[in-house]
Amino acid sequence: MSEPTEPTVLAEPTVLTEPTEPTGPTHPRLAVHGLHAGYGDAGVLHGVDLVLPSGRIGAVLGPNGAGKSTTCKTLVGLVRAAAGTIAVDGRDVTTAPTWRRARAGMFLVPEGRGVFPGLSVEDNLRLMVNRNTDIASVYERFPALGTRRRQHAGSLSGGEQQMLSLAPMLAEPTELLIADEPMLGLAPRIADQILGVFDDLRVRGTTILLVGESPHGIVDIADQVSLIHAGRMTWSGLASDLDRTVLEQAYFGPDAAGPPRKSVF
Ligand SMILES: Nc1ncnc2c1ncn2[C@@H]1O[C@H](COP(=O)(O)OP(=O)(O)OP(=O)(O)O)[C@@H](O)[C@H]1O
Repeated sequence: MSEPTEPTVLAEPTVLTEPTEPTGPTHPRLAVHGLHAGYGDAGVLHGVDLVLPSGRIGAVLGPNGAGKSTTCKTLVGLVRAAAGTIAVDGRDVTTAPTWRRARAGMFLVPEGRGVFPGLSVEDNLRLMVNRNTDIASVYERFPALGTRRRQHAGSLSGGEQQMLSLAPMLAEPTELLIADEPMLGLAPRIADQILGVFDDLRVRGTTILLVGESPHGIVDIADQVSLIHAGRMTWSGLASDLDRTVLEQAYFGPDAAGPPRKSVF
């Protein structure tokens, strides 16, 4: 993809409101305001805002180097927030250690799946899931993992590794799943299976943040979308309001209507 130019700010980030049911939760599951973070002196996030109500699937989309992975890592505490706030169900976790955020219900599937490549599928599962969890139920859901239980995780296909990385969620769903590039490199059939898992998890009460460069698949199941560029949200709104022009301008800048180029859409 060509180097993106500075994007037009297409709209003020919309603060998406809580569901209107009177019995709904008081606070959004995830509320991020003015988040700044980076590595050493290099600032990467310059005021990220994101509100994800309980039960929704949200997407954060943006080009290479926009700060998507840094956002994920800052949310779960792997990168320190230099300014701004992160709250889960109204509880401020901005400076909380990673284990406390995990206890608050946050679970990150990192880019690259986060499995132990030198360990067998079964050993990965034993490490990842609670010891009372029936691993057979994971194999039932993903038969491909069952037939490869003695194989090194590193020898699995990308899709099988993604299934393995989602196994703990399926066994014991947490309140908030953050998945960084979950669809990257997946064949269409496997991608559909993984999207099905996200749908299931939503039904089981998990709020989900899907982060990726390509909107393929992700926007089909997302309720809301935020577009990130150079460490800032340039557009946020309902997925149904996202059209091709908005996407192209967010990725390629105001001259998006120029000559044909390699497209991520
Ligand atoms: N550990 C690190 N140390 C220093 N700079 C980093 C580090 N990780 C990422 N960066 C820089 O931070 C910026 C944002 O990177 P980040 O990985 O968050 O982007 P991204 O949107 O996830 O892009 P990609 O899809 O390419 O991973 C980039 O300029 C990157 O080079």
